[in-house]
Amino acid sequence: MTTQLFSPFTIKNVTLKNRIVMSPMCMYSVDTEDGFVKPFHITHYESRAVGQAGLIMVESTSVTPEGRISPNDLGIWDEKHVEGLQKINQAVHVHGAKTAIQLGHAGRKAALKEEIFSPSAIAFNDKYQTPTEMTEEKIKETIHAFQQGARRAKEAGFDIIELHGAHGYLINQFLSPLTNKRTDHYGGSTENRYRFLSETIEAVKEVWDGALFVRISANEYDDNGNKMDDIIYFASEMKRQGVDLIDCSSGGVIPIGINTYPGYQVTYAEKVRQQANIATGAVGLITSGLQAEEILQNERADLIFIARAFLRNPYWPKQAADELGVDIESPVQYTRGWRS
Ligand SMILES: Cc1cc2nc3c(=O)[nH]c(=O)nc-3n(C[C@H](O)[C@H](O)[C@H](O)COP(=O)(O)O)c2cc1C
Repeated sequence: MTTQLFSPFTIKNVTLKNRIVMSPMCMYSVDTEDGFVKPFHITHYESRAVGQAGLIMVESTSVTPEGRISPNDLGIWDEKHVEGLQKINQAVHVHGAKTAIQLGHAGRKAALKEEIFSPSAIAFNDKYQTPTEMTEEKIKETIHAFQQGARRAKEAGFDIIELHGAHGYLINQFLSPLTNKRTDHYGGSTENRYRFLSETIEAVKEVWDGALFVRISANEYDDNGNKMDDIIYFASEMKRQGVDLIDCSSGGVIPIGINTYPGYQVTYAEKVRQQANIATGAVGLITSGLQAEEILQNERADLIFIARAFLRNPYWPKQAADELGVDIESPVQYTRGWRS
């Protein structure tokens, strides 16, 4: 059987050896609150590259200190962060995987002691601080921080950049009518709510000509939140601006639990792919090779993002290959175990 899951995928100037992406996952492992890469990060990402993921995406990495989700997040707001991130790239590339980094800013979902910012001064819930409404100057400064983060990501050797526009973090706070109550040209209409992301993409493109992904929350699970029509508008605009792939997640905008089940977000990747005619990534309770193969063969998405299953098994691609009954290349050191 010729599998899609283990077929290469070229996006812009990058060819991935298969369709398996290690989904971004915060590891909260910076114990010194300075954003620096620790030995744990290198081991963690390199292990999944040994396990034959085609693309390793480094966790949400903050473009400003006040944009960290927690004090233990990785940072990319300083030139000094580049060296540690380079080490992750070197370690991962040795095993034939490509690398990506997710650039993030938590906005009102920053669990920090310092002042936090959002498009509107509405707290996420009573456990979070009330953010300060961003001035136009603060907005420009933050877009510049995303640009500088992208420039440093390039210096660190990443193959792909993903902007974190999902899960109710800053970019998503601008996109969503639930969190963006502004009356200036960054709020109100769908077009205006898209402006912050649009300007961020343009700023990033000035320093980055590689492949660019954006993760979005395609369902906000609230009648007053973004609808599929809004999502298709955002996706079509991103395509027009040269974004290469939309990574379709959901939720996190407001504090409600969501009903999850195998493949619970796949229909979003499918709709965005069909209606905005752009490559998509599917994520969310995809745990088996057969499930991943179904999604790809039925042209519902182009890449499969695996998160928690990779925390259980760094060799998840081997497990998926066994389920599909195919042989895949093994890490040279492990051939006797994988081929016997
Ligand atoms: C420990 C952990 C940390 C996560 N951190 C991030 C993150 O930094 N950025 C992000 O976009 N999603 C993050 N996620 C969400 C995952 O990338 C993924 O979308 C979600 O877990 C659903 O996929 P799964 O069912 O394969 O785990 C995180 C998930 C987990 C379990």
